[in-house]
Amino acid sequence: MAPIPAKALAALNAMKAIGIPMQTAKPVLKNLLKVYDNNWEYIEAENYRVLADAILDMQESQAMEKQKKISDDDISWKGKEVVTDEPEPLRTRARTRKENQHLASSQASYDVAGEPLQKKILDDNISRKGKEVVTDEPEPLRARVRARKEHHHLSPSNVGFDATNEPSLKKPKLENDALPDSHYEQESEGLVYSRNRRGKIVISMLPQPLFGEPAPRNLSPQPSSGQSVPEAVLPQTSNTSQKSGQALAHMYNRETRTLDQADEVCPVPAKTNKLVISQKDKQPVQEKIGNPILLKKPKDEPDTDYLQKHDTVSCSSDAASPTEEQCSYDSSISEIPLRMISPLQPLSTGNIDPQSQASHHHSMDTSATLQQDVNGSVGRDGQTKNDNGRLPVDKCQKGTTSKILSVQESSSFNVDVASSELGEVKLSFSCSSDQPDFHVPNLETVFKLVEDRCLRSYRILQPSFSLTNLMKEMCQCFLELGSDTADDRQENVVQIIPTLDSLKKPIMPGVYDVMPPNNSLHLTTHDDSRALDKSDPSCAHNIGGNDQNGRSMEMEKTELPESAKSESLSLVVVQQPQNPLGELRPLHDVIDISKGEERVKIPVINEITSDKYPPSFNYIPRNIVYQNAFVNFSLARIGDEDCCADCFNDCLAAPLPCACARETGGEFAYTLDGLVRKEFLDECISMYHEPQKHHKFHCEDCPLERSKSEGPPEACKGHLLRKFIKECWSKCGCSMHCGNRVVQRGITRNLQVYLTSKEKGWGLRTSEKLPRGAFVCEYVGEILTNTELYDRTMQTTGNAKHTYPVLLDADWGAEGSLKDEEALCLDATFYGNVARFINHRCSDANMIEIPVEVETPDHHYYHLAFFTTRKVEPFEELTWDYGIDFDDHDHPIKAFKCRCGSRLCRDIKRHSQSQHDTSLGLV
Ligand SMILES: C[S@@+](CC[C@H](N)C(=O)[O-])C[C@H]1O[C@@H](n2cnc3c(N)ncnc32)[C@H](O)[C@@H]1O
Repeated sequence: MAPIPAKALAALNAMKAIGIPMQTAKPVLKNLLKVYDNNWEYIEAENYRVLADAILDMQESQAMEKQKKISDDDISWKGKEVVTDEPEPLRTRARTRKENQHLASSQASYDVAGEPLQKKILDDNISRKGKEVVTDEPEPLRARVRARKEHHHLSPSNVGFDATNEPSLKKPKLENDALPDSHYEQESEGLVYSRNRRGKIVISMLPQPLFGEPAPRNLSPQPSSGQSVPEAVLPQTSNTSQKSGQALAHMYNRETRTLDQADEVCPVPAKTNKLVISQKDKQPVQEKIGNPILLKKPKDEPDTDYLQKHDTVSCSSDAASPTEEQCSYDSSISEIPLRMISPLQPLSTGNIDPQSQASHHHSMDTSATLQQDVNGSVGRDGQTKNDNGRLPVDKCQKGTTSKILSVQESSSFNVDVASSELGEVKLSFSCSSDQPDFHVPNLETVFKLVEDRCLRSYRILQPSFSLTNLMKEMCQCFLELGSDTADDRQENVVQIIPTLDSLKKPIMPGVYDVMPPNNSLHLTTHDDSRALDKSDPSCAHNIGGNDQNGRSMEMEKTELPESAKSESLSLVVVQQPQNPLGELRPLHDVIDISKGEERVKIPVINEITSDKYPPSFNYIPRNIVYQNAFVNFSLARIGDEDCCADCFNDCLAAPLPCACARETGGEFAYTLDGLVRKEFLDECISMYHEPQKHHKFHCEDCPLERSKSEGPPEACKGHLLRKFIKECWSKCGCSMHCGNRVVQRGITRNLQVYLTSKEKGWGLRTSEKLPRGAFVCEYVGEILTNTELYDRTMQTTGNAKHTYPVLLDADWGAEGSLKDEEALCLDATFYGNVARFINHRCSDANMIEIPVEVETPDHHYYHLAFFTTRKVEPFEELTWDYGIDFDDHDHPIKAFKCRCGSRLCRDIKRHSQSQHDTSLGLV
């Protein structure tokens, strides 16, 4: 067997790392290589995102196909069908493509020989397949290619795939398949999913206790006066889905049990807005009953005795005209009703007029569903819509008030919320399809698809992400917010971070909720969704400690029951903090400190203590001018000699280096693998190790010295003239995937901010193996003039600790005398990225900072990018040499006592001196 090429192996390994077996990934990779003409750039981009997408698409299609097959087999009554080979999602995508074709086709793609690539591929396919325009490429891949192409056409500035060289493939011939209608109800972890003939889908969600047993109030709603509600006896079981459904289970059980017995289909009165399909009879009953909403298929529950005795719904077996009159409903034992309002009603929360409640009490009990489908075609029987096409706000059962809320997201998707004051809440999603051939997919498959999409589209990178948990979270948030008093909500609450169960599971153990100093942390539990406060001794304990600045702080954490911890959800509610400059200090998201600003999530890991967290700052992925710094990004300033306007696609793949390689001696600084070339890196490293060998220049009028306003400026202490990397930019003709664009694509490696064990505070580490010369991140912060930095430092001396600011002085020597606004530095103290956590290591740090020119041809402003100086193992700390002169006591930023641990530590002298002084009693 031929060995797998290294690139292919890397791709397969990357897939393996996210749980995709090699044998699954291999054929897809092969296909992709074919589609992309063996251009690895696309495949490797974004950690093989295209490949992962294609595999997921393939799996999705297979699952759909399987489901469709099951459906087909299941429906014994189906008539003649026109079935295509192509699975449903593909057909749907093809339709979308058809609609968007003008976009895709408006982009000409050419191969190296200048032949339109799109045409070439099509021709190839046509010749292979005869007249029919069909490609060998699996549909999902083509869809993905097109989607990317369209995306880029619409937003060319996006970092993504090159729109100019991707094959755009003609859409396959579409066929309508006329699947018979089917009615399914599925349940998964408290979610009920159903669909009617016209494609209306209803997903109902039972609020799910997230940890421990549900609160008693949810288990057995108390009867309001005049009511006699038998107490529901529900089984105590460890099954999550059973537990989670208990809040409303009595209602469902009651109804479904009856319907089981009746073995019929009928509309169910107002409380559930559902219609039940008989388990035994899978007749297409909706043919007979119009357009009802379906109720989940009942599950046998152990508490059947109770339900059998107390069921109050009975349905006529004649489903020909399923009006509420055909069902009798015993109002005398009805539970507290849930209100379901029309999705078209405005988003509101309110109490129902008691008079209206009283007067409509009876009709409420016997009324039919309140839910309206998205087309307004289903309403409460006998009820007319108001002028807006909305269902009138309905009345509530006497003695109860119900909160009602509805969110209309779009014309085809609705979220309905029904709640009673007893804390029962029902959230339903409904959506409609106008596809005549719509069939009901398996709920598990739907979840899988959504999860896959979330993983792909929303930068949720945890493969353990689960939609069910997301929905649980939604329920929980609803309950949390619904339980807060208005005052609670407004008082000093700056941010609420729901930490999803699944996302909370750290990549490494020890991810803690992180928050800034002097704020209160409240963790709430599902069964008591109050934000727990300090004054409640039953639920809080002090885990206070000292913050970074030595100030004492307190946090209150809820003691969660052991059983609850694994499934707990936490909301972190904090007081709005202020930094020394009076600016807002946001809370960190421990799942991703970048708050989604980077292409990868960067978690915060604390494996050491529970009372420390990184100092608060505003995460920014790119530098921002603070005030006076002169940073001029303009196309007009880039001469033709400073860009490669004639280049195409990937400059590194071109036979000759383009103009952009001139800065680095006619050879690009990067290799085809995106690493800094060895010779270039060696030279940069040697500059740091042996600065005396390299040119150091001394300004006549040093902006740094000048910025120190006190006294006459001192003589320049010298600046190292450093080597620059120049990347291609907007004025260049190449694509965003050009190998000479590395830093501008941002962080792609998996990094973690973590608490170091060596008294250096927080640090940065990689969670993956890094090769030598790999780009890690750039130092991002506020762009300040040196005067601004000096002033800032003076203002905050003694109080706030600055991170170590960096001078952008790499080319000062070539610039002559610099004006104040041209002599710049970066300060990441208040605004910065992960680089602000990189600790110093003397001399043998595993990263080096290299100046990178991207947007500006002059070198007043540039990017400072960190590259590895050697291979770095997973979970090794990433360090760089700040270049500190530990003997320079005049430096505006006081040097710290170095604990880098390097045998080359430049602070060792000082250490030994201080030890010596101590032993002599001098200090
Ligand atoms: C850019 S910050 C690095 C992140 C910092 N450790 C934190 O917790 O935010 C620089 C500060 O980290 C600390 N630090 C960095 N390297 C260190 C070292 N080798 N030894 C001791 N402290 C260090 C010093 O307090 C320094 O002022």
